[in-house]
Amino acid sequence: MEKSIMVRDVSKKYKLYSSGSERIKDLILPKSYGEDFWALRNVDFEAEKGDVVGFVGINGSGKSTLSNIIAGIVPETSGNVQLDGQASLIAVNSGLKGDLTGRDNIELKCLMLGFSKKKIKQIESDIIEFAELEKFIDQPVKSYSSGMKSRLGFSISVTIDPDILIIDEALSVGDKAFAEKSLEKMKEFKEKGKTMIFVSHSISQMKEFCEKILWLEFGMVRDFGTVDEIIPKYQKFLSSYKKMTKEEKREFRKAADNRNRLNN
Ligand SMILES: Nc1ncnc2c1ncn2[C@@H]1O[C@H](COP(=O)(O)OP(=O)(O)OP(=O)(O)O)[C@@H](O)[C@H]1O
Repeated sequence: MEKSIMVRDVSKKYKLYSSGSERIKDLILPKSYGEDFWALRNVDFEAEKGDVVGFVGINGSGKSTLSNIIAGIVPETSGNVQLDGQASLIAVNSGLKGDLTGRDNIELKCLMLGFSKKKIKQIESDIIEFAELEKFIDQPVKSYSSGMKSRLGFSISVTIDPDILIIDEALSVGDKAFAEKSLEKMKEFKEKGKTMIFVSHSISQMKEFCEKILWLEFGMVRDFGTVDEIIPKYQKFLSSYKKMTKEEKREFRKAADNRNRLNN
């Protein structure tokens, strides 16, 4: 099988600051300020061409960070990512410039991907139509509702026809009719044999759509396998996690953070 996404030993460190002044001191003084926080630790993961992989995990487990790293939007701290082809990320607000109009955002994104002016003119009307933004397309994006921004982002990303499509919770914003239309579009992509990553808290969407699941927990891979194998385990974990008291959840997180500090 042809590999489409290869994530090798990827870690991502953020700095956490207790105040704005600590952040500034860290920038300008030689001494290091703030606390290191590892959003991802030693993540290994591969997708074959045509795989549809769902990322699951409780809040803060690193799903968006990994999606952004694969899409090339956020740099990894260590490790590396290799892709076979062009990836495009769909996320709420991702990559849209608020001061520009919807139409200018379409042009900008397409120019950055190396499309000619002629090609952009050809696909522009498809993007606007799919996004249902006809009247608003020449208004600045900062005046759009979150649903409108998400529709525009989704429409650009699917119309430019990338090899790898990464969808991060984009369907959770906006109305049901658009979410259904988007799911249809994603099914078309799946039929065309594109590689896709799908980040969602909706287990039913995961089951409907994905073949494989990567389960992240506090920045580490807890499990990876087929939907049938991983989803029942994840659901079992979720129901016991939800029953934990606040204190137990804190302890659970603390134990992971300690492992995190020891491992790095
Ligand atoms: N720019 C940043 N600076 C500092 N910490 C960050 C930054 N971005 C993410 N984090 C932290 O990294 C961790 C992983 O975040 P991420 O958004 O990837 O998780 P997630 O699994 O997508 O969460 P959710 O399901 O809530 O969207 C979180 O603890 C988050 O607070």
